[in-house]
Amino acid sequence: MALAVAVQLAYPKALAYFIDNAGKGREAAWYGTFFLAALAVLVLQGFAATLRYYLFQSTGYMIVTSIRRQVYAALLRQPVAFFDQHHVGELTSRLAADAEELHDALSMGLSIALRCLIIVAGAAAMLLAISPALCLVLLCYTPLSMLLSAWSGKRLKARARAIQHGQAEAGKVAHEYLANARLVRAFGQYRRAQQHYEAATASALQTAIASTRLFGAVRGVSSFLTYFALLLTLGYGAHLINQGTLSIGELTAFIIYAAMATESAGMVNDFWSDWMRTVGATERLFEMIDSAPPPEPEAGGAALAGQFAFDCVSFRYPERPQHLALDKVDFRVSAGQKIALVGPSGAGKSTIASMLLGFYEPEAGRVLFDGRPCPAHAARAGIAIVEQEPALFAGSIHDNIAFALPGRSASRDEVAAAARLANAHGFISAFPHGYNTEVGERGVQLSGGQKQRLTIARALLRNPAILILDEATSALDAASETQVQAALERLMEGRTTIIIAHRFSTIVKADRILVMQDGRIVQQGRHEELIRDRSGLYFDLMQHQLNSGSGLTFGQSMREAHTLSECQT
Ligand SMILES: Nc1ncnc2c1ncn2[C@@H]1O[C@H](COP(=O)(O)OP(=O)(O)OP(=O)(O)O)[C@@H](O)[C@H]1O
Repeated sequence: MALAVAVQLAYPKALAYFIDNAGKGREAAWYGTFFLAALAVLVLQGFAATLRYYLFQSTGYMIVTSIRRQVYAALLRQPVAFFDQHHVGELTSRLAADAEELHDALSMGLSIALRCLIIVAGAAAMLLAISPALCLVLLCYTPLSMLLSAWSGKRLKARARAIQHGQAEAGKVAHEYLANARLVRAFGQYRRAQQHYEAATASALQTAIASTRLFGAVRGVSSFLTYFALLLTLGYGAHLINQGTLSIGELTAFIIYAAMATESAGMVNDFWSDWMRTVGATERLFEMIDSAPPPEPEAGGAALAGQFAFDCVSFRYPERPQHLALDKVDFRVSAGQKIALVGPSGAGKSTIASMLLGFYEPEAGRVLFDGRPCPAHAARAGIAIVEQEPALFAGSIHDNIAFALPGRSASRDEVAAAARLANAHGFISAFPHGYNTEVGERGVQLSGGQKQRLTIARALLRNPAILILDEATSALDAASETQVQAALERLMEGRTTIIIAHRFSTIVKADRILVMQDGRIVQQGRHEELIRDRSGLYFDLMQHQLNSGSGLTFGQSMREAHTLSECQT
């Protein structure tokens, strides 16, 4: 940069030298030498400019990639409650658009601004050397220009923040509808999705236009000031030539230096506005990095024996502080026990699972593992969860099952062994690419039963002491159901299991049933004990389940209705 700028600064001086000498009848050799010297300097400048561009751009890319990685890592470290408050679409938009904004400012913007600053300094020195008197004219211009940039910078920064926020909001909406593209198609909601996105982008667009208006006005005023200063210089310069204190070549050089200095100062000014905009736009990124908790230690720690307890645990979700999601929940589970959690919707069953996984901190009470408190990350190493809606990544079947093991990659044999136990090996082998078959985003290329068996295989590979099972409510066809049930039985063997149970058969087989209502455990015991209390919630729930047959296949309903009526009598 310094080299390119030095050459640029030498041009007007060389031009003045040429103008003042060319008129003096020089020989051809003088012109030849001048031309060759100028050519060499031009080549040097071209080389320097190429190098400058490469260094700034590539450094910009490296910095932005590094910031993106830091933001992503910070997002992954955020507590689960953070994701209750922030939409994934918003976060991905920040990761992409906000970071990109930074790249533009850091690469070309910073390069141009630094170059211009050096030019301003160099040109100022040359101007002073040529004519200090003429410099006085330019002196009036500088403070005005600085005032303008300070005034506009603050405003542009605030607007940039609003624009990025608007874009993140629009990102949310786009993510929502694109992630549910099938639902949008199925319900013919294309127009609504379109309108919603248009409305979400409208605020960012309006702020961007207002910001552009301000930016344009600032540029216009700044450009006027620059050229007005130049005009004054020209007039006063002509006066000095008439007095004989300045040559024509010197005035030419002075004007070029003045143009260089004022144009460069204008560009520094523009950069400052851009920089303020960028700072506004990217503030959230750095807040995210700064607010992230330190990384958790790699999974590991003492192996769990499988015993755990909720010791008078109370909890509220940060988003709903007025509502107690768990109210003095107190129970103990011995190693190897199967516990069924039942209760109406919103009773707090999933919240129990989240607390066990250490996703949230209790407001009061403790969650104990093997009789003592255990850091969440260490406890999680001994827990596996099979969710109601099978969660899969858009990768191969192998990768989805191997996801169970952090810190090491599972071998083909290990994955196949888990898949065999989960009744999944058969259908996987029938695919042309076997374990390398891509499952599509969230597993769209697989059936419901296949997805469930993959998540069971994943949990089996993890080999946890404690298993959390969120039983699927959607009924599969009888053949698929039998295979999934058999896989689950195998998975539960010898492990402490807590099941958010919806199926009658699961509930009656449990070693203990915890009946929940409004965040409290209102009844607990085995099925035969609980069903005797006709005024209890459990009896109600069972009756309701029997009448609606929810979560049961037809065959099961009939069998289980029979079992229940036997119990009732
Ligand atoms: N992330 C959250 N933020 C705020 N409130 C929540 C959150 N998750 C759940 N809740 C609230 O906490 C209460 C308990 O919810 P929870 O999901 O544990 O119920 P549940 O018994 O699992 O219900 P379901 O059987 O319908 O899944 C409900 O009132 C629910 O609205």
